Amino acid sequence: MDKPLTASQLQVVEALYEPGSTLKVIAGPGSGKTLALLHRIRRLITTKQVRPDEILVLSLTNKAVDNILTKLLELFHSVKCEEHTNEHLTTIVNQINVSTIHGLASRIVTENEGTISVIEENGWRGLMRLVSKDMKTLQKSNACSIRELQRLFKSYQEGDSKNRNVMAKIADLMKSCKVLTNEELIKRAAFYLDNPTEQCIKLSKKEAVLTADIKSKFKIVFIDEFQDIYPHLGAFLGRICGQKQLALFGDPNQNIYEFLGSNKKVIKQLESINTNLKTMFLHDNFRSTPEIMAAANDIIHHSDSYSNYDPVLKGPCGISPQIIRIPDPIDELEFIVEQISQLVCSSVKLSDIAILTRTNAHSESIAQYFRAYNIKFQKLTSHPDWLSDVRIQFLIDLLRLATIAHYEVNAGKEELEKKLKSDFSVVVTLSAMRGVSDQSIQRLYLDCRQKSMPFWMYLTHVPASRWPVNAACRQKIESFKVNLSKLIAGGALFDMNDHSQLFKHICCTANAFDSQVMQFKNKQELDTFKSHLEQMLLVMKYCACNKGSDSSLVEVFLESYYDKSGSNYPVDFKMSKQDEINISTIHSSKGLEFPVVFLMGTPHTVLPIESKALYVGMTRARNLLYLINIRHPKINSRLKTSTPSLLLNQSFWKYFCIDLNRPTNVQRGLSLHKYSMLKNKYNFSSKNKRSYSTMCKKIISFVATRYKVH
Ligand SMILES: Nc1ncnc2c1ncn2[C@@H]1O[C@H](COP(=O)(O)OP(=O)(O)OP(=O)(O)O)[C@@H](O)[C@H]1O
Repeated sequence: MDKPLTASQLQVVEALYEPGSTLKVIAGPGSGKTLALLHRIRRLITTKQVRPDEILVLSLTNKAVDNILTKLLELFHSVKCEEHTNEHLTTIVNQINVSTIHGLASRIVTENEGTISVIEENGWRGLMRLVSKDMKTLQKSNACSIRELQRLFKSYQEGDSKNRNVMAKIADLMKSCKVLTNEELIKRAAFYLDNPTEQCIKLSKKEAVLTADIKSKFKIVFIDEFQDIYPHLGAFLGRICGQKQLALFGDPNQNIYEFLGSNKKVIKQLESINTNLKTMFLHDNFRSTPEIMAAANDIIHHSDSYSNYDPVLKGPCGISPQIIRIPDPIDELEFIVEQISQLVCSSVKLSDIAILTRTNAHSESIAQYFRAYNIKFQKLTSHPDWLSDVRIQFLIDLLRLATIAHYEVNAGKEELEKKLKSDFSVVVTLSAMRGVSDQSIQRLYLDCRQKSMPFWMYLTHVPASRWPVNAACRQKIESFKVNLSKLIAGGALFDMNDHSQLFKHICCTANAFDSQVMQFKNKQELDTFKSHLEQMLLVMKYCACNKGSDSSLVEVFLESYYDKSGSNYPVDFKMSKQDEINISTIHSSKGLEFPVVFLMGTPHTVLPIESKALYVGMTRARNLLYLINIRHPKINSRLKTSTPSLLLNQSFWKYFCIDLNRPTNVQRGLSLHKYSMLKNKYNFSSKNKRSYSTMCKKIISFVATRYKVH
């Protein structure tokens, strides 16, 4: 963090703050764009050109936001300053608004409309159950996947007139339940920026502070990785950035979201917000070895003037990217663990390693393999993992339903009507119950619609004997209601201000529901759920510490969990990191770097990997890059023969340690000795190939227990 900046970085950092101007910084991977962005923020604050709370930094992924927040904190703390205590420096960083674009939109809509939610997997599943009969007729086949439903709904929103009736039914349902898709969220947020006070919240009686701040307080907006902005974000960003200084940081060669629509128009739109546009370039490369950069530059056709040269500032490491083809998927995984087991016997920590894939499904299959062998890993996702967990979504839906049930018992008529709009959580939680079939939910919901009643009111006011379902289902729903009433008994849920108490209460009660989502197939599933629960607890803790004394924790949590899900809470609130291998798609690894990267192609696809995705993946690596089963005209893969042991390459390990600022006491043959010792410890038998890979996994687990990540 205290590295001296180059002259071109300094130009970016020191450019004056001018309202109504745009600063566009274009630079290749590893050229220190992010570092320049962070230094610019610090300089603007320390020279008092703007206050921390006047700065808005936007990015597309939670991971990138986390990265910026963590590094900002490091940067502020790295410079000795007598004026400020450490605590004060943290407070300054926490005042800077760093957010994903969707997180910001969600906060704007929430403060203007009251609690909204963005539809997640569980929601689509619930919707699917409501419309499954109609979907079957549409599809003319029995099965329609949730993805297919999402796709059809998206095309309906874009004006496709096919399947109108069914899709309109879904849209109507979503509207009445205040649940939005991501695209709607962005549109709605743009609307409130245009009409700040009109709608402003008679409902929640709060002021739309953020909406107003965007118009009048924020002076400078940074957009990181601007090349990835996709079209539907254009209008929203246009409204945010007017009359401020706009700072765009990015690299057109790393645009890997072209499949979401051409973004050239959006970038032009952003550039035309201010008349005064200044473009700057950073040319140097601090990250990857010359060997890696030579291979990566070969992939991309550098036509732009800025990338005609990009001097690599590191010396050669002596090892070219390892290009390997292994047709069998199990052999492929075994090759990776074998390499990792050797690497960790040298100077590599598990957290130095990233395994990057083209698709989520491929990431998941590697994760499953690691899980089965107890190899520690974390999956990097653009959306936090815990929120995508259907069981967590079930708990959240249950809490939402509990608030409805609570208001039904305790609220006045007006408030009750407002709350009871949320049929959605009723449908979703009910449809997760065993013994409540799709048809029963459909019949019940139809009947309730005919009676023009909110669904929950229907279930509580219309006698069960009149429900159009069979006796067994009736009984299930009655016991569902009994369990729910335990959750809200005596107003306890709303009186809980302590996050661990609330957490325990919801987890224990959820257990009593006979729900099919809360079943676990194996221990791994249970462990994953536990780690997601920890994340949920952390967000609850944050809400508990920051809520006003007159608001209820459960409501504050429901209002803000989406926005606070991964990044938007103070940096020092995060859980300590473990030493774990990183598994990610190439898309989610954007902006990050790792000393060792395994870049995975898909062995059975004939289509080559897109050049830009390959370029982004390759340039995540600092020192060691494996290209496994990559199909691309510029990559000449060979069938895997035996790879020479890296463990003996003393000069490489010295280079590696110096690069990462680690002690360089790499003794000749020491890693190999350690590897042999561990092989003996785990009774390796050279005759049996599978025993070799089992041993590798044991070595990885053994080594992992000894490191703690700083
Ligand atoms: N002036 C400098 N001196 C030494 N190291 C630097 C300097 N500037 C940046 N670096 C280092 O180079 C690496 C890449 O920097 P950074 O992540 O900011 O690049 P980037 O341009 O944002 O890359 P990408 O486009 O891939 O996201 C980081 O490890 C950073 O600390």
